[in-house]
Amino acid sequence: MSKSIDVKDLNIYYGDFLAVKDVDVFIEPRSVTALIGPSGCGKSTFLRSLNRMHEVIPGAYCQGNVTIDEQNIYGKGVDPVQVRRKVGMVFQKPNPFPTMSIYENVIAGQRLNNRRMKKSDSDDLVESSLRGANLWNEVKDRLDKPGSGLSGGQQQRLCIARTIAVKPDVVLMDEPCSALDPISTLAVEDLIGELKENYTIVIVTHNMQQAARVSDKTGFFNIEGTGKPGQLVEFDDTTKVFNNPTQKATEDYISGRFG
Ligand SMILES: Nc1ncnc2c1ncn2[C@@H]1O[C@H](COP(=O)(O)OP(=O)(O)OP(=O)(O)O)[C@@H](O)[C@H]1O
Repeated sequence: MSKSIDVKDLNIYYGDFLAVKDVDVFIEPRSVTALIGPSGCGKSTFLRSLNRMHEVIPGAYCQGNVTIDEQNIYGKGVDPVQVRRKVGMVFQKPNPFPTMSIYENVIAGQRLNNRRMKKSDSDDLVESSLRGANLWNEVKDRLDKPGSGLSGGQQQRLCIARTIAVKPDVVLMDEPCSALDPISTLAVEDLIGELKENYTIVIVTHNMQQAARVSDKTGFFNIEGTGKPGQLVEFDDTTKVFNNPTQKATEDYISGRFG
């Protein structure tokens, strides 16, 4: 559980188009890192490169190294499916499997991995994952009901429970609260704070207050102009990035002067 992520000389392409250039960053275990920056600067692209989801798009590929748990996930012979098991992802829109019950949603990852489990073990896993996602008390009496019957915020926490049920080292989140109301957003933000005790978390957010509230480190991505690659121009403690950034572009973005 909870591993560092060491990114070296990472270039990320969509076919001929270099979308993100020369990223070098070290992300510590048991930390929350927020990625911020203007639209189109490559935050989501970079996030997806951390679990090899990027290359699912035809023609998309990466050059460089991403080392998680002493393994370069882009090394020869590395199985992307294994990587995605260790590096889970939560998306913008909650996406529980609509026809599955809450219970089945939580263990869907285990089923996909062909893990056979005793009923008592899967009961334990469902409970611990839902507790880990701060959802157990709200759903424990209706585990056999469809996941799609929950509120948006509950659905997102169900997706987080499903992600942590496979016991990943890293959890990636791409704007996990943008489809949620303020109360649900707070519930997910609280949860992020708790999850970092066990996981390394990287979150893309457009919400500056959210980045300031939940993260230990902040990375600011920027882009020089249309068609140019995005770059990680500043990465530091969140308090430093928000109060005393090194780059003028970071300050301008954070103070709302562009983006
Ligand atoms: N599937 C794709 N095929 C080709 N180019 C893409 C694809 N997805 C994204 N891009 C391009 O890659 C660049 C980075 O996009 P990305 O979505 O990573 O930015 P972002 O910072 O996450 O933006 P936003 O904040 O708007 O979500 C953009 O120029 C975008 O047009």
